[in-house]
Amino acid sequence: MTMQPSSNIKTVALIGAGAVGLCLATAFAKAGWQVVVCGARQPFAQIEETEGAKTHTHRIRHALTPAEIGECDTVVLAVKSHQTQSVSHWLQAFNRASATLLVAQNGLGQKERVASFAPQANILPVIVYFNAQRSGPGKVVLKHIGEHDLCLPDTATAHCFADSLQKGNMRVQTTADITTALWLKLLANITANPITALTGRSTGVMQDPAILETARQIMAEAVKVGQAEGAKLTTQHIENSLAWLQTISAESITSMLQDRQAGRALEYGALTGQVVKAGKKHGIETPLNSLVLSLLSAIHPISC
Ligand SMILES: NC(=O)C1=CN([C@@H]2O[C@H](COP(=O)(O)OP(=O)(O)OC[C@H]3O[C@@H](n4cnc5c(N)ncnc54)[C@H](OP(=O)(O)O)[C@@H]3O)[C@@H](O)[C@H]2O)C=CC1
Ligand SMILES: CC(C)(CO)C(=O)C(=O)O
Repeated sequence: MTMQPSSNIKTVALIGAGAVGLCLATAFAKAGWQVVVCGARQPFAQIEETEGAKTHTHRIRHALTPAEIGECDTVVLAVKSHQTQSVSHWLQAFNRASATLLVAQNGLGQKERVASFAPQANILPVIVYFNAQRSGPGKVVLKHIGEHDLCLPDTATAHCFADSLQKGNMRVQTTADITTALWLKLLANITANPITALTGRSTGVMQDPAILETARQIMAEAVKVGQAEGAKLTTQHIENSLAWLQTISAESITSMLQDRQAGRALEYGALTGQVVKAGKKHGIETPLNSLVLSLLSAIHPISC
């Protein structure tokens, strides 16, 4: 019997085996990649992804140290942005020009955050549009929202990964203007995430007329700041984002509300925090975002 040379099978390393990481790893596994999970705090033998009535399972391998990863040049980083420093030893293991790090984190500053640990690697932000919630170690429930699941920069390298993710049933778009795409997704995350986390309500809260108007005003501040930062945002994007948020099934739980319910630190520094910070830099007032930021930091003061 002839053995398949192992180099024909591509491997993706997953740093952050949570809601989003498990879904992206599943997509790579469906496209024929091997998955190695880096430093999981609660090990599991396989990923179980449930989408509607269907559950897909994929066996994975664990690496307890960077030395155990083996031959691999592709990484999905899906820890919360404020947890990036805590996985720096894994990122440093990929600090080479041949490695690509797909950074699946909401908010802004993906490249800068990761480049401080792996400056030589190719760092690609991945914008995530789906909703996901972990139901146990290695187990995740995926819900699609709108027309696309992921958005990557329009580069030759990114297209290779987009193809695999698409084979793995993700609906992927690419964009030549990643700055605008990141700010556009941010409009949803500086409203739905804090509003659900602060009220303790699922995304159905975004259908409340008074909440909708508040969200519109929070987004309006961010559009001005985003424009000053080079994003080609218009007021129409506000209405598009509000309409998109209405399409999320009402019982969905945002990533920030998941953290609030679990008593974990909240990811606001890379979201609302970035709007307030960039607003100060440009002399643009952001009173609503500053209010939201102060309320979130009163729940849990440490987040970057
Ligand atoms: N969930 C969603 O619907 C969406 C989330 N996003 C974004 O995706 C990113 C990831 O979020 P999400 O998947 O929800 O987050 P989760 O909290 O579900 O997953 C993060 C994972 O990282 C692990 N982790 C954190 N620190 C370490 C460490 N030092 N060593 C090993 N593992 C670690 C956590 O492990 P442990 O459980 O042990 O803490 C957890 O499994 C965020 O930026 C979020 O905003 C974007 C769109 C949708
Ligand atoms: C769009 C949304 C709200 C989907 O869950 C999200 O990005 C998040 O939960 O962080």
